[in-house]
Order: sequence, then C-alpha cells, then structure tokens
Amino acid sequence: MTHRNHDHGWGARLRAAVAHRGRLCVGIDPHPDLLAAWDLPNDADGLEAFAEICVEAFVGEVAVVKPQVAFFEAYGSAGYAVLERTICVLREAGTLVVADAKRGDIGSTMAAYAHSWLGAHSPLSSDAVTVSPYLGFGALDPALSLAAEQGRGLFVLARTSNPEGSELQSSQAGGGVSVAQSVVNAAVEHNGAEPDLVGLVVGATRGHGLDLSNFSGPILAPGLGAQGATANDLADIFPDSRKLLLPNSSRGILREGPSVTALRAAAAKVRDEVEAALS
Ligand SMILES: O=C(O)c1cc(=O)[nH]c(=O)n1[C@@H]1O[C@H](COP(=O)(O)O)[C@@H](O)[C@H]1O
Repeated sequence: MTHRNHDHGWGARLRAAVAHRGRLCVGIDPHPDLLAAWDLPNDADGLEAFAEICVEAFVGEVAVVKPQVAFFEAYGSAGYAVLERTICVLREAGTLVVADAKRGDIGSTMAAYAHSWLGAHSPLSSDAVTVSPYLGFGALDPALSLAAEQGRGLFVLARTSNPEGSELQSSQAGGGVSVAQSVVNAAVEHNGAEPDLVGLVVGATRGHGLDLSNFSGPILAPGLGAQGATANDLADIFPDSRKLLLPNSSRGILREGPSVTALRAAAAKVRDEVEAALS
C-alpha cells in the first residue's frame, strides 16, 4: 500500500526548515584544490575530514545542505562510505539533505537510482535528489512515485547555470515552448497531485526566460558565489518565485575554510544576504 503523509512529507519539512533557518542551500563540494587549500590529503581520509568540518559548520546554521556526489565518488567505495556517513549525520541533526547526483535513465534503471537516493533503507537515503529529465520527463516516473511514497523530493534540471546548457535547453520543444519550459510545465502538472514533490533546478547566473508563474514548488538556484551570481541578482531573476527559492553556494563559502567558525560565519552571511534580498 502506498503511504502518503503530507504533514511529514517533503514539502512540509522543507517549508518548516526554510521558515526556521532561511533559504540558503550550502553545497559540500570537496574539490581536490579545496582539500589542498585546507591542508588535507587528497584521499578518503582528507575527504572525511573535509566533510566532518562542513557538517560541524553548517548543522543548525542553514536549512538545506547539498553534497555533490561526484567529489565523493572520485574516491571509490571509501568515498561513498564518507558520503553515507555525511548524509546520515546531517539528517540525524535535522538538516535537510539534497543529494546532488543528477540521475536520469530509462525508467527501469531510474527505479534503481531512485531506491539508492530516496529509499528509506538505502545507506544513501536523502531528503531529495537532483535528476535529469533529458531522457524524457516520463522516464522519471519511478522516482516520482517513490519520492511521493517516501515523503521525499526531486529537483529536476530545467535551466542549468552553465553557459553550455543554453543551446539544448532553449531550443524549441513541441507545442511552441522551449525544452526547459516543457520541463517546467511537466513539473506543474505533477505537482497538481502532490504539491512540492517536483522541484526545479534553475541557475541563478542569468535570466532564464521561463514562465514560472504556474509553478509553486521549490526551485534550487545554483550559481551564487563562484559562478558569479549575487544575492542581489535573485529578486530580478526570480520575481515571482521568492518563497521557496533555494539559492545554492558551494565554493564561495567553502573557500573560507577550514576554520569551522569562519565557514559557519560565511554561510550565515550569505544566508542573511539571501533573506534580505528576497524578503
Ligand atoms: O544541480 C545542481 O546543483 C547544479 C545545477 C546547475 O545548473 N548548476 C550547478 O552549479 N549545480 C551544482 O551546484 C554546485 C555549484 O557549486 P559552486 O559553483 O561551487 O557554487 C555544484 O555542485 C554544481 O554541480
């Protein structure tokens, strides 16, 4: 039997967390050059120390943390073990975890990915996961069903922050809308039944050209800091989507490490700038 509990579902948990700790999503992106800057070895031990420092700095300070899976995967099974512990510790401390895995595959394989990142008993079980709709939005169905069943969320790439994304995402899909807009429209349709289940990823680095007026779910907006966007850009780029906008900064904050105090202060500063800009 499908179990759905809206009170404890993703949307309710996200809205409560954001009301309490603000909209900023801080990325844990352990780039090798950051490990070096933090005087940590470029191996799984260095990765673990990096992640532990991030956890100590960000828990209680921000609502949402987004570990970028690629930087853990680079260390193989030892890296995955660090990722498992990081996700688990963050969630136990009440911080929402968006696993940035950008998964997307044919439906039957997508079901396996969904179980890895959203399944209740998976070692990588997170509150939400980033997914790519570019094998077809319908291919995400198994992830949509599991997320709804488990009270978890998805963030579907619509208009990404990188310049290379434009050519594909701005090209025309059927029905006279852009490919990215067709993703937005599909998300609107799905959220009719399950509000907030499907979030979007829309970069904060430039005007997205999307009609988001019918979309009321969460929008993850990467690009603050290292990619050049500032908190003051947000209100212009997302005039109608302020409530559940989750701007992300990773390197811009992580560069302030390895001091836990300095990292925490950097996250708090960006969080407060975001709140001031969107209020
Ligand atoms: O899905 C994402 O999080 C994502 C989508 C996107 O369009 N652009 C983007 O930068 N990201 C991720 O957001 C993070 C941005 O990192 P910084 O550029 O260091 O702030 C990285 O982990 C990216 O993989």
